[in-house]
Amino acid sequence: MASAPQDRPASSLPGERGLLIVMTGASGVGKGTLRERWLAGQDVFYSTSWTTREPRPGEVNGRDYVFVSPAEFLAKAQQGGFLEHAQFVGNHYGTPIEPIEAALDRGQDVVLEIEVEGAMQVKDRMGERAILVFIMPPSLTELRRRLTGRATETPERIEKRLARARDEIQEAHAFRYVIVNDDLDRAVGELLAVQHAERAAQRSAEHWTEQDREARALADTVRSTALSREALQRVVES
Ligand SMILES: Nc1nc2c(ncn2[C@@H]2O[C@H](COP(=O)(O)OP(=O)(O)O)[C@@H](O)[C@H]2O)c(=O)[nH]1
Ligand SMILES: Nc1ncnc2c1ncn2[C@@H]1O[C@H](COP(=O)(O)OP(=O)(O)O)[C@@H](O)[C@H]1O
Repeated sequence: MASAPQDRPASSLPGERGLLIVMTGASGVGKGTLRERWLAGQDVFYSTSWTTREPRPGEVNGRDYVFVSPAEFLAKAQQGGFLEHAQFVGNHYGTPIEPIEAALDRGQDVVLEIEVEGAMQVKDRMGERAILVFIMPPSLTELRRRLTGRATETPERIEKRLARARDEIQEAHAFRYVIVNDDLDRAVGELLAVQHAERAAQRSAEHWTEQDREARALADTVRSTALSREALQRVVES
């Protein structure tokens, strides 16, 4: 298997629009953990969502989320201010659209970290422009361990999030890429390869470098078409 390109993907060339990458997957699967490593040292626009849920200890308004009331959230939704928004276990979450479009226009790659329903809305609205990456747990047992270990949810909410995860995992083939978050470094390498390969895809293959071809080869190993239904079922039943 091709080794993960060690350099950070080149930023966009003048005149190129940035990539819109949507990282999605079950609550507790490790999206935030992966994103911090993946984007470290990169000039990528990471979208800060609006939510009506209460801040957790240590969360900062405007950094982790924009924390708003249901009335404020619904007013923005009615004004068409979200690229997507969804309800998740009793709270609203949404992606403000203006900062996304501004970042893409200046050629910056944009990363959204959102749940599956919102990711499908982005796919419907942006079509092939949206690069959807589904993060899969090695097993539901491990997902439960991570959610419990993180100690951010009540046992009741953990059960609700796990029940939703079972349904979300069944949707994995709706996404372009599926990355299993078992070994963190390997998963980050795959995210970098996907970003690099999708950047290279904006240029004709005859102009690809050896690193572009390496990234493409590694990214192809995590295309959702490479994931069998049986492998998917083993995660849900484990
Ligand atoms: N649709 C949508 N989902 C979001 C957004 N922001 C966060 N989420 C997702 O909402 C779910 C709950 O987020 P949160 O309460 O922070 O829990 P955590 O992600 O499990 O730590 C997670 O799957 C997030 O990825 C958003 O803007 N839109
Ligand atoms: N590959 C991994 N192996 C073991 N634990 C992990 C891994 N990735 C994340 N975790 C842990 O799982 C928990 C949930 O991770 P987090 O990034 O908060 O998930 P999400 O953002 O998808 O809700 C955290 O305690 C994190 O440290």
